[in-house]
Amino acid sequence: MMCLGKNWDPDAHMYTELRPYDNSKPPGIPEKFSDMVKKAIQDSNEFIRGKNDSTRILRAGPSSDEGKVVPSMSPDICIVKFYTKTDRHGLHRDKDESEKSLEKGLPVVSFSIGDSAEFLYGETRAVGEADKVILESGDVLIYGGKSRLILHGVTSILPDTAPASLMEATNMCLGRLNLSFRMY
Ligand SMILES: O=C(O)CCC(=O)C(=O)O
Ligand SMILES: [Fe+2]
Repeated sequence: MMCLGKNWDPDAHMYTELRPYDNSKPPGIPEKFSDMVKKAIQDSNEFIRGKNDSTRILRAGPSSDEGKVVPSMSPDICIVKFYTKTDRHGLHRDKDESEKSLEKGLPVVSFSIGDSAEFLYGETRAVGEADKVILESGDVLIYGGKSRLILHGVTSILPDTAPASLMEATNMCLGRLNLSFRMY
């Protein structure tokens, strides 16, 4: 795991400005990445609006977000994880961001690259009751608004499912890369 923006300590469940192992500030989030996050949020709102009568969409977040289901945000944290074919990530909630960010339901925007993953999400810790989706390379998963504190996790990596074109172009290691952006 590595972080951009702020450093996340998974054991202490907190963010710090400096990384404890070298006392350095993590690299910043490249502007291109922030633009991709904002575009993904915009696209998701347009997608939802297209599927709904816009007068029935609930308000979420500050007034400038009126009519949007997913509030906009400017990410200041990116957690980068690499999964080998045997790695998992147990059911958890992303709840270490600021109270204000969580209250507003500012979304987590998560990009998947490489091998596909079986991703579970639900309201309870009962794995059998959770919903499941396969996240493929290039998928963007967004959870914000009322779903911001949803339980979620990765139960398996599907080996050798990364697109051949990606592997040829990038020469990336076999496995799955996940970049999840948030705003503290
Ligand atoms: O790898 C994923 O898709 C999930 C990552 C995640 O839940 C997290 O970084 O908090
Ligand atoms: Fe998470």
